[in-house]
Amino acid sequence: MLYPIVTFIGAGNMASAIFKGLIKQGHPADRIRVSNRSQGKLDALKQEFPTLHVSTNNAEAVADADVVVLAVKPQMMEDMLKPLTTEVAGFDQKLFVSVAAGISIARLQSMLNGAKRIVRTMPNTPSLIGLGMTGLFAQIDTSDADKNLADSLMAAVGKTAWVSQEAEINQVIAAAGSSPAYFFMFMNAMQKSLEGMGMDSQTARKLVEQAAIGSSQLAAHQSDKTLTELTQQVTSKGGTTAQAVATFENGDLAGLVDQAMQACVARAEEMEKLL
Ligand SMILES: NC(=O)C1=CN([C@@H]2O[C@H](COP(=O)(O)OP(=O)(O)OC[C@H]3O[C@@H](n4cnc5c(N)ncnc54)[C@H](O)[C@@H]3O)[C@@H](O)[C@H]2O)C=CC1
Ligand SMILES: O=C(O)[C@@H]1CCC=N1
Repeated sequence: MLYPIVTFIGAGNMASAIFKGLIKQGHPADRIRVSNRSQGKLDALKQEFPTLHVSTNNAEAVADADVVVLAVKPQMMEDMLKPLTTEVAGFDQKLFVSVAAGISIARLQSMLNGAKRIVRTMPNTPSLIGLGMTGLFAQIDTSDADKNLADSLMAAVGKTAWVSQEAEINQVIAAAGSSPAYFFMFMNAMQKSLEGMGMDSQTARKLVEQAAIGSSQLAAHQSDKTLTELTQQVTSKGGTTAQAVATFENGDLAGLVDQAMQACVARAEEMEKLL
């Protein structure tokens, strides 16, 4: 099988999670190009993956790409793309996969000088270990071949879900793109609480980490049960869990989570207007 040449513009947290995940899954490093503004990250990548093509010159990095993954911060996107639309022959014919929050396909199309082959995605950093979750959207006239290619890249590093309305990508951000941060915060709060009770941090981290892995795996294995049912399985009447659950309910954990998700979506919508 001949793997497509994939260029990542931006070697930050998200891009690294995807291309390192792809390499782990067997995508040859010499069919991946990574460009970044600063050299430091590229030197480290070259050490880790000697056959990876790295460059600080975006035009050079995209020249022979089949797929260009746009992975700079949303605020940088326009300035990053502008020179490429004139410097790179046939640039607007390539397949673009954007991972940026808050930039619509229409906006990308205008930044890309009318390019038509665009898939908008919202991945997350667990892609690094093959456990990513990516939402994807493409306009109705996008070919199945392009959709399949974008899907196969993201499916190599996790699960994929296509949404039928572009607005739903902002819900994917709240549910998957941003949500690893929520889970880490929850775990961190548990760890800190244990440390406050006197436990050493290594043991506290191990307990919290393994309980989180076990719980998420159990939910995935027993997807026929609702999350409420799984909660009830743990909660003995008059027991310990019931006290913790009541504390969360009294503090309106669900309301707070809803507020956070709504704030996330609202910010994505605001960015779409600003950028
Ligand atoms: N971090 C995350 O969990 C997720 C991030 N995203 C999206 O991924 C994109 C990147 O975010 P992060 O990886 O978190 O940011 P980051 O700041 O870690 O990475 C961005 C990289 O782009 C490089 N860069 C900036 N301007 C450039 C230019 N003109 N040419 C080449 N490289 C340039 C920077 O040097 C940096 O290494 C954003 O659009 C964000 O919305 C999407 C899903 C999840
Ligand atoms: O915080 C952000 O804007 C990006 C998008 C999803 C995760 N990180």
